[in-house]
Amino acid sequence: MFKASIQRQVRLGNVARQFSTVSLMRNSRSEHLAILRQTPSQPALRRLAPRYAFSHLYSTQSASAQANREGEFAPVSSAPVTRFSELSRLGVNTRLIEALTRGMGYDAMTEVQAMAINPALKGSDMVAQAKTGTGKTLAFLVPVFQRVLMDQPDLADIRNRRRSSSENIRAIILSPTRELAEQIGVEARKLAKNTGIVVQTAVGGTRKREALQKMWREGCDVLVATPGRLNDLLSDPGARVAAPKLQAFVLDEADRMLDVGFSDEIRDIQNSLPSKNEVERQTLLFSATIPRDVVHLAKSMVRPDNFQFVQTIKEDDVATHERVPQHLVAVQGFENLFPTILDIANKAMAAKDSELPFKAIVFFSNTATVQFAYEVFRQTELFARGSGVDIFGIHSKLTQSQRTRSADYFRRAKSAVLFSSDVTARGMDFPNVTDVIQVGLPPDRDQYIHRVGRTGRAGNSGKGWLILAQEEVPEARHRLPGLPIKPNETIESAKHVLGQTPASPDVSKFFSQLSEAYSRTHKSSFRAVYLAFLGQKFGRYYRIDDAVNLLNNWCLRGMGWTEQPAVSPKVAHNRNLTRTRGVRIGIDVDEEPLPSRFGGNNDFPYRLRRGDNNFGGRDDNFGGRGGSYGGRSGSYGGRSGGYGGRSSNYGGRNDNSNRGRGRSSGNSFEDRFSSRADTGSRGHQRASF
Ligand SMILES: Nc1ncnc2c1ncn2[C@@H]1O[C@H](COP(=O)(O)OP(=O)(O)OP(=O)(O)O)[C@@H](O)[C@H]1O
Repeated sequence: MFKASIQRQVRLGNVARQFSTVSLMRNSRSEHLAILRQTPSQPALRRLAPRYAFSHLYSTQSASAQANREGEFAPVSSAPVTRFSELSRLGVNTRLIEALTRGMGYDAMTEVQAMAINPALKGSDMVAQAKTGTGKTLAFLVPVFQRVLMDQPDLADIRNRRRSSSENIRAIILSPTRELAEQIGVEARKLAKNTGIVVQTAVGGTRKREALQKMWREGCDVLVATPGRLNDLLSDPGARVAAPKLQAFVLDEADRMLDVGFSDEIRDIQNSLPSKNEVERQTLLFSATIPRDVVHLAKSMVRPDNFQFVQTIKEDDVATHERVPQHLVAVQGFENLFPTILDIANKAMAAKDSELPFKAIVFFSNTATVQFAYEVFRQTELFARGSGVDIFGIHSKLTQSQRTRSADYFRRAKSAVLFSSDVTARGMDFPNVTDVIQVGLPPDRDQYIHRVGRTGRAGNSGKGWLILAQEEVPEARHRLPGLPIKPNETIESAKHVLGQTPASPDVSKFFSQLSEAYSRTHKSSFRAVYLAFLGQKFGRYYRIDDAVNLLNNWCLRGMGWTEQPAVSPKVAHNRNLTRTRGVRIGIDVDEEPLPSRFGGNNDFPYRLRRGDNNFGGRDDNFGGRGGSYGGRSGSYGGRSGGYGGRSSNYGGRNDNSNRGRGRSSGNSFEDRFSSRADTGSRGHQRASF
């Protein structure tokens, strides 16, 4: 044991030395490259922290002391800081340290925090990639707040809070969804609590005027916003919102922010900000996934001669947590999808050994199915009012106040199910989510990873479920390589063939409860589901004919409809469905009123708007993204080609392997991080199921 301890100390000493080397990389480009060539291997640096833990990873002092004894490296202060209480060594203001340690109760930094905060405090731009739920928010908030305080030291005093102005914002943090922006805002306000820094949030879907009046009244030093609203504010002279001395610019979920859906807005925002030549600002990009195809965009954001790539995901590591077992349940047909959800929930609720009460997010890839599922499940016994399990729905077609309410209630609920589109897939930190259930093909590997990441956060355990029709499995294998997804055969409702195989009492109960619920749900809800499924992204291994067949069986066999929903001639023409077998072309006349129940508040806002064919069904709050699948899917081929050069900013892998891309590897900007940044489809990895 003693020997092991010594070995550990030595190792940590080496790690600390490497960290200090890395932190030197703020020099000129040539010095930077020279250092890069000397930088020791990356694996040791990655050992800076344990694989993933919030426990104290090692004592900085002991590492430094050990290193000093060995005379290996110079000053004690060059060792990285890994506890929040020690941040004063890097000059961090004591008010911030107090907020972190006393107010928020944090002690040891997580791996990404230790690796990002140290260099970011020295002013480096940064692209950082770490698994979901590992504390990236604080990893950027701490350096941003410190930078604001360095720029305006008087803001350390809470009495100076009133001096801020909305026309002199010092830091901007952008997030792709409104809920995530609000969540970051809450965290940022906790950090600002003992200081004069004023944090404001500006998100779409809320009253612009009210938000502006608040900003004018209270001022704003740090603004957390969604791109659309920020752009709107910056381009409106009457809004009196400006950032002429901007010190820090952060993109959370950076890969999404650099994706096509936001690129125009981000470009416009950047054009409204002061030139980097005139006002030196720090740019920080954070995400759990950084595919290759956003690398050139990231390049335009950071200073090539002064940036760090921080990555805590090991090269051959899975991008999801080891602690989250991921089950694939292949169902007989779409009519088995909902019974399988009930079955999984029922088992989880009955489990005696679980530490936490059942709390699940059920993800669908379109809003129509979220609404339909909510309508149906709320009528089942398991989730009925008074059952002890609350049920909520959230998607982008709700009003912002309904979205906020669903998110808040779910956050506070002990045992609950949230039916959700991808508006909550990224970044949302709902406490104690025990299960993430994904129904149907996830749009891509990254989205799968982010969704799974809603469980197993901050050291908790969790379970991931992927429920697919058998026909979808080959496509899922193609889309989800290299992830620890294992087939699960234990869910009886998945295998039951309606009217053919005998069913256990439980399975019969699930099917009959759902059948009852379907019959009480308005037909237009399922019609919207039908159209949305036909509008999803198909692939080489899953074609539209498969979907039509599965959907027709769902409504004819599973719901007892006499004919499948009609697809209007216009939509059929636009979508090239006129010759697809099983598609009924026509117009359904629907005289019943649309349902008006959502969240029990009689104001469910979902309406199919005129001309809204519900195709392009992705609902992740990204305006103008409806048609972006094509663009994105086009990049799969490129991404699956594998990895280019391996030289990384943390050195050690400049092996010129240049696989699959025909690009030269070396010390170019891209090589320094992009070769390691690919979490997308991995050509050399296979699916595990
Ligand atoms: N040093 C720490 N010690 C203990 N808990 C922490 C620490 N840092 C963050 N947390 C907690 O971990 C949880 C996840 O943090 P956060 O939301 O920042 O993760 P993330 O990496 O941004 O996740 P995602 O990739 O999903 O956006 C939060 O509940 C946060 O309070």
